[in-house]
Amino acid sequence: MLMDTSWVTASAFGGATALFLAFLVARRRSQAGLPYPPGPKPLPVIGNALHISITEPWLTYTAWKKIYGNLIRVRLIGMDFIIINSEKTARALLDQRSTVYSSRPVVPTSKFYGVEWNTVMLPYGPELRFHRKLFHHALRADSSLRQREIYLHRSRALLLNLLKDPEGFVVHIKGFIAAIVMGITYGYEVQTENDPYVSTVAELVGILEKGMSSERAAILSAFPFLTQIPAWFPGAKFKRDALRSRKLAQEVLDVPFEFVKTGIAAGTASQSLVSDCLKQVDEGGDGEAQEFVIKAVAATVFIGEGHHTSSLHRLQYFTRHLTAGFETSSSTLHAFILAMVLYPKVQAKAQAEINAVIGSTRLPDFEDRPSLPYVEAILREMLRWNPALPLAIPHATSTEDVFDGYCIPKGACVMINVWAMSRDEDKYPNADEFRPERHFAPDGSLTSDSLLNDPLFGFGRRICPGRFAAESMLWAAIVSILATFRIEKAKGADGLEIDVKEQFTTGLAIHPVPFRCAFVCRSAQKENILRDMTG
Ligand code: HEM
Repeated sequence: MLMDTSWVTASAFGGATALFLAFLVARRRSQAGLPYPPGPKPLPVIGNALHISITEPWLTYTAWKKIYGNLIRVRLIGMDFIIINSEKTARALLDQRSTVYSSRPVVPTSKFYGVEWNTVMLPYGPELRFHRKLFHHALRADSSLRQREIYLHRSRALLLNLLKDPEGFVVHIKGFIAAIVMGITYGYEVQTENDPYVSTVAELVGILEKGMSSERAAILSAFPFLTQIPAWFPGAKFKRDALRSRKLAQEVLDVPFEFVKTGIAAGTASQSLVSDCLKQVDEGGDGEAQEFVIKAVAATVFIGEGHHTSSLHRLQYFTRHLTAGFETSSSTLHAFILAMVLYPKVQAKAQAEINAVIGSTRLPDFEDRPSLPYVEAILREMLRWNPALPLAIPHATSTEDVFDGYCIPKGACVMINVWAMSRDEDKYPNADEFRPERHFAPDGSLTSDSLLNDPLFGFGRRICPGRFAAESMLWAAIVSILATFRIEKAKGADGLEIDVKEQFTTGLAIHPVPFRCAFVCRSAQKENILRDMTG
């Protein structure tokens, strides 16, 4: 509870009044006299909240594509939402008019909880440009080439974990991503159990998930004085949580950063995003301010993950994406395992390709990648089949715009419906099916579509800066797993196969619903290679 019920009632009344006034204003046509994009008629105060699936809004928006088209306007909590359902429209707006479409919706509680520095939430401006410059420097394509050793090294560790404890595969996948993300960001080796940094991040995210809910944000925005009441005040747990969150956020910023600085001074630091960025510091500039940006950029990559859904999804959506690189990548790998269990013929075809190219006496590495087109097609297909962020991350307009005769209001929250794009039946017939063959041209070569340019990594000036790292680490993991294990349905105590369903969690970043499976080592030779690695 944010406060005693009387506070909440008063707040809710005030909030409702404000929303009603916002609704009256919103009913007007645009200043230019142009209509807004089509969409379902909003109800007073709550707008279209009741029309949208709470748990899977992308399905509602995809269904509306048939009725309203590729550009839809929705009203929610007193705000304009513009839904983009096609890649062509997204490119026309977010890529080609990026001066208008590169900001983010404001999250009023981010400062109160001490995470306003997170790149994902920054509005477009000089600070964001500086963050992006550092990201570009550390994560651009040729940096990802340098990091390949880390991806392979960590993939081998993942194989060993799967061999020793196949049941715990989800934990091992998360450990694999966490180790890579911490390795490329800080050159830090995550401890397999009870890593202090990972524990701090987990506690912080736990508070943020509750604290930055949309309902709480709406109340705190309507009554900002609530943020000033003392922490000891009865019912003010939210204030105590915020103080704790600010302390943890500071630790998340400082502790691993100081680890790198100490390593640099001692000459022991490995190459990492932070050590690279520190080399870029402008000696003549404000050193402290520059260091703060480096800390913020680094902490953005691995701040945590969220699991909750929200009735009014806009604000919690950001809590979920406070984590830039972690949840997206682990969700994608989890879905790969599911696809391999459900589509054994696809798995067998990939393994035949790997056998033919690599044989069985060694494990694959990046030099083999061009010779393994079917594995490449699996990578593309797993990102399409289960887009980890089905609504990407919302953009916001900085000025009013006119497109196709419609007015797009200033400050609108622009949602990219990646799900609709991945289910485009003209481009992907039987789109729900996992079929890597769809990524081959009739002459048998891979299509020219570039994964790095895929809608699932976003658009324009906010496109995912971690996409080079993501596609390389995911490739390293899937090719290593395919080369080593047959992934099968697990058997129950009665010896019968346990059924696995093609089901995903609802919520705004999607994961497969937990399922059991078996990892059977493909040969004694492979098992020996793995066991030799431990020795
Ligand atoms: C499968 C893996 C991944 C997927 C699907 C993914 C997807 C996305 C998407 C859709 C966005 C928003 C783009 C937009 O607003 O138009 C984004 C932003 C971002 N991603 Fe990723 N991402 C992945 C992995 C990573 C990794 C590994 C990192 C870092 C190492 C990373 C760092 C970031 C950052 C910092 C942003 C915020 C950029 C900004 O707001 O300007 N991502 N990502």
